[in-house]
Amino acid sequence: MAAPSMTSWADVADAEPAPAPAPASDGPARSDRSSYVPPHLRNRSSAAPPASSAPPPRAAPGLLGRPAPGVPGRFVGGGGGGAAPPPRRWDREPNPFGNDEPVPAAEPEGFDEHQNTGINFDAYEDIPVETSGREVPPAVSTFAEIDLGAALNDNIRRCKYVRPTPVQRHAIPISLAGRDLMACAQTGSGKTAAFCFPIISGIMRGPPVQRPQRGGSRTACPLALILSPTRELSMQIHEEARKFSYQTGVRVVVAYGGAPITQQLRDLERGVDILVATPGRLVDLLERARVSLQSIRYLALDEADRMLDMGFEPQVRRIVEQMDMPPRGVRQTLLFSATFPGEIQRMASDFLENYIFLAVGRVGSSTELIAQRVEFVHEADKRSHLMDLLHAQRDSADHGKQALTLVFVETKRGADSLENWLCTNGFPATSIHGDRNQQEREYALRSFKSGQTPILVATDVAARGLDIPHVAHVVNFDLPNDIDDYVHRIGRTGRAGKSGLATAFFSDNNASMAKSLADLMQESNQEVPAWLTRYAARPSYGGGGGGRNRRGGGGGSRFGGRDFRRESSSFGKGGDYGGGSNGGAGSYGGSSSYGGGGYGGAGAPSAWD
Ligand SMILES: Nc1ncnc2c1ncn2[C@@H]1O[C@H](COP(=O)(O)OP(=O)(O)OP(=O)(O)O)[C@@H](O)[C@H]1O
Repeated sequence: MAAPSMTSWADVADAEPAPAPAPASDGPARSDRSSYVPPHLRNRSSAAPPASSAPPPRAAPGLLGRPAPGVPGRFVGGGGGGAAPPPRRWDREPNPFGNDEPVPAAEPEGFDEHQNTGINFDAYEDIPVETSGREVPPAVSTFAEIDLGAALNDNIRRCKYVRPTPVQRHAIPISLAGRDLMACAQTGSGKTAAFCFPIISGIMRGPPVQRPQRGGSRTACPLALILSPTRELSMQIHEEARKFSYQTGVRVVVAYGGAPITQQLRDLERGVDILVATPGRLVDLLERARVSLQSIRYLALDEADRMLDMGFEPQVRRIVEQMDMPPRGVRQTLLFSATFPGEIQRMASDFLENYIFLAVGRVGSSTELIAQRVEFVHEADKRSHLMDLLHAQRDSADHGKQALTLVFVETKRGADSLENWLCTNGFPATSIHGDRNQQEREYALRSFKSGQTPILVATDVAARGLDIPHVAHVVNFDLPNDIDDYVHRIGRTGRAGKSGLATAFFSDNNASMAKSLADLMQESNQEVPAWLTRYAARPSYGGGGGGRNRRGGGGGSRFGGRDFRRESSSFGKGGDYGGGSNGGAGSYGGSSSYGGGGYGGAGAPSAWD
């Protein structure tokens, strides 16, 4: 990957002298705050125009991420000669990569990226992609084609990302063009970077704005807000975003419940450009007037369908619509998930303006990289069956080492009880669920990741977004009641082009899931056991459209893989929403591609209707 010749303005000589060192951590944070200079102001001369407190108008499509016209020097490159630039505030930033290695050089032609990154890009080559919306910006094939700025490019190299994943190829140019986006792409396909890169780049290069001092000087006014449903996922996004924004001058802060608020307040007072948060803690901070959303330019919802389902929707609406956040059309809104049921798409469209819908892969489906097995197990036999699986796994492993195995159960009590039983029977296990305190949850996750306790028993709190390397096996000890939850759970393995295994224990209690499970497995080219097909065909067991799933709701397409606007009256008339697909007519809309109607074209009957 060739580094773009242009250098990010945020990356070059900072005209301002470095502020005084930060006081000790228990010192008054106010003095920190007074020295905080937002990234877009860090390179300004004193003759800069007066700052505005109003949110800036949306950049015209095509302008974000590119040098602002008429602002020469914005991207002043190195060179220039003369004295060495003064130290920058972020020169002292702790290195989130945990090493002091120099930035890896751009990779030579013919470089074996699979060996380097562990991502199997061949697995993504034929992936169907569908976009709809007006004037969709073209996709890119390499990071070099998009000028994200030198500092961000360095971090992409430090992450060892050689090529953008398919969702990144499409979503990054769309976001850089200033467009709202609803993006669906399979689990483990790199959605986090797809929304973080444009946000970081946009903040580095966006128009200068001085954040208002609303509610007193202790109110933090971030420029971007990333909401996610769980504490652990927020922490993970924060860690990733810190890597991506290392030495860009963009400051990322995280706020989530269950952890002492004082430290988070201190972090906020030191200045924040991107706030990653769970909704509950954010509402708390807003009510205390310690955060104002007045300056928000970017709003991203990760696991957007979860954020807008019954549990979270009221809180999210409150944050987005009833506080001081600039309205849609003024801010830029990015929604990402691996699943996007039609009814949730409709609800989500309230937050979006003239948006582009992007579907990468068989949306709502699972990647073929995950081998799915389903076994009929009576409730009473589940434990011994699990024991057999774990023994077999251990026996086939190198030096009898247990591979990382994530076991999903329905209830918190069930998680505790299974954890105890496994430990008693010689299998080192830990658990994560909502009744454990935050310290215990974090400890459990660390202990699992490190392999100290290679079995993690979890409720759905660990189903979404968590990127744990080397999870070899996901066991659905209890199947969820919703097929989308199943997709997210099994997506904890088989990530970033790697293969994985998922085993589901199916009992009589799961009869209503039979059809959706059989269909999903078929969509993902998995072998469906004959007994499951027979179960699925029984009208009372899902053959008649039963089972709790939200996929049919209005999307009219199987697995919610299509833009719900296509089904609505305005869509398609006079080419309103345009759209395209790289998979040809058969990819999404054909009658045969995905078996029995596949995704269902516009107007085609869907199995989920
Ligand atoms: N361009 C890239 N090259 C190599 N690896 C990448 C690239 N982009 C992302 N990754 C890696 O892929 C893994 C999965 O990424 P990420 O967690 O963003 O997936 P996701 O699509 O958000 O998954 P989920 O739907 O489960 O939330 C991460 O380990 C990430 O570092």
